[in-house]
Amino acid sequence: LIDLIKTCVAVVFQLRESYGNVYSLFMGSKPAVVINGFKAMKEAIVTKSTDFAGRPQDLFINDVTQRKGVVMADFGPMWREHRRFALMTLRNFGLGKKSMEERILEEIQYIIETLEKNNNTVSPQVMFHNAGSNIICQVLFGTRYEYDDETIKLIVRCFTEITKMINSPWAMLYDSVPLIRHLPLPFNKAFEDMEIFLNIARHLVNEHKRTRVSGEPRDFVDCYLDELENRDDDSTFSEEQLTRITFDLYVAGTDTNSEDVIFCSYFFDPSERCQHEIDRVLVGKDRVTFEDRLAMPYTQAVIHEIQRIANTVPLSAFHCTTKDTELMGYSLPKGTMIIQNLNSVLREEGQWKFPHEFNPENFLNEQGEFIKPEAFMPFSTGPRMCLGEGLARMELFLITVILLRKFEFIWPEDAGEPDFTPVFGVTLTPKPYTMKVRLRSDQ
Ligand code: HEM
Repeated sequence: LIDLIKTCVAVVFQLRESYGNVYSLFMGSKPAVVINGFKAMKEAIVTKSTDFAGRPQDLFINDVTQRKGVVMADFGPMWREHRRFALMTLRNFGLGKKSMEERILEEIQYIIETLEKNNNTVSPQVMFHNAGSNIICQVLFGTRYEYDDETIKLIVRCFTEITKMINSPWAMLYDSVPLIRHLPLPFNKAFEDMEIFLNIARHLVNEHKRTRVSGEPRDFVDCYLDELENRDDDSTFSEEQLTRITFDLYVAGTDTNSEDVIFCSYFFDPSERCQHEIDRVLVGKDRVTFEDRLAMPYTQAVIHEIQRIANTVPLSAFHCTTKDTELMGYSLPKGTMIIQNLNSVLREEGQWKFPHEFNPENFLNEQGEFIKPEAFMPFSTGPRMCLGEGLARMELFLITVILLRKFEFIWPEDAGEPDFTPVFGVTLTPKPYTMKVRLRSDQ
């Protein structure tokens, strides 16, 4: 399966060499147009933004998500209202007394405890996956789970299996041969897993309904219930939509988390230079804040460069044209499936000083100040751009700085060369690996 997906992604990348920045291909039986390079991406996703802001509605994933939530919802009032609400709520002021930053800092304490306990080796992927999952659970449900909690294990199992199935040949078969959709075939597992997740979410929502105080939200679910109270009956807000949006935010917020990728970078040289910068800026301070990033241009550049190279969501989420439109002189009818090749922009010659190598200088000007080129779009761009960018940025910065300040991460001598071959899913992640960890001697 991984080989099949890997081949598809590789083919999308290579076809650009032969066919240019805009070309079409068939995904199973469905035609799609692939957009490559900054110029074409900007014309489509930014300049003609709403023309390209739909989502395909006739895929396996749409039946699994029932065209609800926000990620796969089509361009229209339901998507627009929920996107606006989620963005507002994820900004600090929407989440009650405890700020987003505090929620992240609390979870980092658990990471530190785990690292101190295991004062030897650690599997960054497992640990950071759990931490990412807990941060989003804190935001959504105001609760965190022990790393071996049965509920969290069940949630993770469900969504891992759903994403696996969405990327499998079974999904392609489901899309191409409608007649088989009611047969008892393996793709039904994704519908069952979705139901299990929704039942957990329904249970948590009911608990919130029992314990909430109207107008004093503790978390995302409370904010949504407040909103529901104030809306008319014909609004797009509903309890069903609440459970769907929690699924979307949970999946989008956990699977894309690239903290683990940061650890790959420790084999590149800059971690020591980051540590010097961090030590200098934080001298005499107990606590790191997100604000401190403004005084850490090099660390910021390293984090951004890791994201550029790691490129965790290489083909974004599929878009769809909302009306007949044009791109770079080609006519595209309404309903055309659109694939954004983000990788082609993140490594495009002419956009980067060092497009093909890992080099934080890509984000530094001659004065050593942090700059963000327009072609930096791992979160995509335009009206459908990732709505968790703020949360992801904060997590990446705080986790990197706090851990680098306290620990050294060492590749075990007996483990051979690190294998950077990425594993393809909806996202790209490095192959599983373990590292040695020890407290920094000078801390
Ligand atoms: C490093 C971490 C992340 C990366 C690289 C990433 C990347 C992306 C990308 C490429 C898209 C598709 C945008 C498009 O279709 O044009 C997306 C969509 C989305 N992401 Fe993220 N994401 C990250 C973290 C998060 C987090 C933490 C959350 C949740 C809080 C989140 C929530 C969403 C949602 C809800 C959408 C759908 C937006 C819409 O359709 O309007 N993401 N993300």
